[in-house]
Amino acid sequence: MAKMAASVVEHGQDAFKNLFKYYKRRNPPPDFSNVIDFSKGVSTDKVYPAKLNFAAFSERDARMVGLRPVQAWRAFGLEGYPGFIFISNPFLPDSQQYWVKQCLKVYPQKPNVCNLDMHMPAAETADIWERSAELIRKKNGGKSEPRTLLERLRWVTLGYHYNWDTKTYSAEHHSSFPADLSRMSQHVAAACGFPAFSAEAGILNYYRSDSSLGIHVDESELDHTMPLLSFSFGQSAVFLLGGAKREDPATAMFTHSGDIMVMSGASRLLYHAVPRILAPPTVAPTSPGLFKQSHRLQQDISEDSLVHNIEEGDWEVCEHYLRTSRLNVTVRQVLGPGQAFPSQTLNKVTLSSSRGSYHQDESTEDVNIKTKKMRNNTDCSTES
Ligand SMILES: O=C(O)CCC(=O)C(=O)O
Ligand SMILES: [Fe+2]
Repeated sequence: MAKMAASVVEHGQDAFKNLFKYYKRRNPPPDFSNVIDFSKGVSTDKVYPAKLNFAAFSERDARMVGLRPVQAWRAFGLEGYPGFIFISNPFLPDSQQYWVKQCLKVYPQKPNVCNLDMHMPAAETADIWERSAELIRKKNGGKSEPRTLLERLRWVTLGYHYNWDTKTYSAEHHSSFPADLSRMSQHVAAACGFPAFSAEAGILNYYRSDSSLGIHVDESELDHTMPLLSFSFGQSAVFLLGGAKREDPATAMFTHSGDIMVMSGASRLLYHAVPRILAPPTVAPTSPGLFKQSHRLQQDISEDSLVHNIEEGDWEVCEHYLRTSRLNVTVRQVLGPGQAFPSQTLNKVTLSSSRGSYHQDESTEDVNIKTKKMRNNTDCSTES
């Protein structure tokens, strides 16, 4: 294992699994020097500039969702992964804070679904933010302080709610997809050549400093011609991108706050994983620019802008939470144009194949048996 850093692309049946374990390891810590860092631009011969559609939407439309004009984005491709596009933080200064606040305060609200619903009465998960905000503000970092509901949040689903047991989506289990996130996703997809993309399902992952996400492929969507979009906020992480088979070797890259990954075309169904969050005390690149003194949006905000300044008190909670956490939002189109869900029986038989319950580790403290059972199916995500 010690040799891993010298040759990141290990071959052999357990290549991906070994790489996952290597970057997850705490003691001794891994060597991060071979992890691709797109914030440094074309830093290796595996990285090349990606072509975007500059005319996909106007500068004003971009600003309305907190994005820079497409011409200003730094987008990259990765040798050997056609259809994979990495956009290095295209957000306007400070506008990430709006999206962070949405992920922590707004999207966990009902009727959206979260991990806490699996083992708590609905009345208790109806107001996660309200029950947590004051307590988080008062925290002073002591280890014995009980964790708030917000700190126990692991995932939230939006739109067509992903069913972790059957690994399917269904027409019956659906709530309206947030308009702001839908608009932002459409813009990103259009810039990457998918103007018809429609945001229909979202999975939000809430990572603490010791969380990881096991090796998996996102194939439950019925339409794979549309891209999968992934937005990261907060602490940086190591992301592993593998091949079409679980055993294929993987490439390690950092994701920093504000980064967007687009998995499309031949890369839409590649295996991937998040072995490590780089929250303190790990000595590794941090996410610059997120924890500025001022959280006021620097650009003029027009009245119809979706992204607006957030209240000081709200940001205080978000900032506290993000000191040791990472948020990831994946946005998916589930159905192709004119496509409908097959009947339920057919749906189960044809789709429950290999996605697996890959989602993150949860400390035993807040796992009930049902959730734990689900997670026991995971590959690497339950290993420590
Ligand atoms: O957290 C990430 O970067 C990846 C999330 C992911 O792969 C998923 O939700 O399917
Ligand atoms: Fe995924």
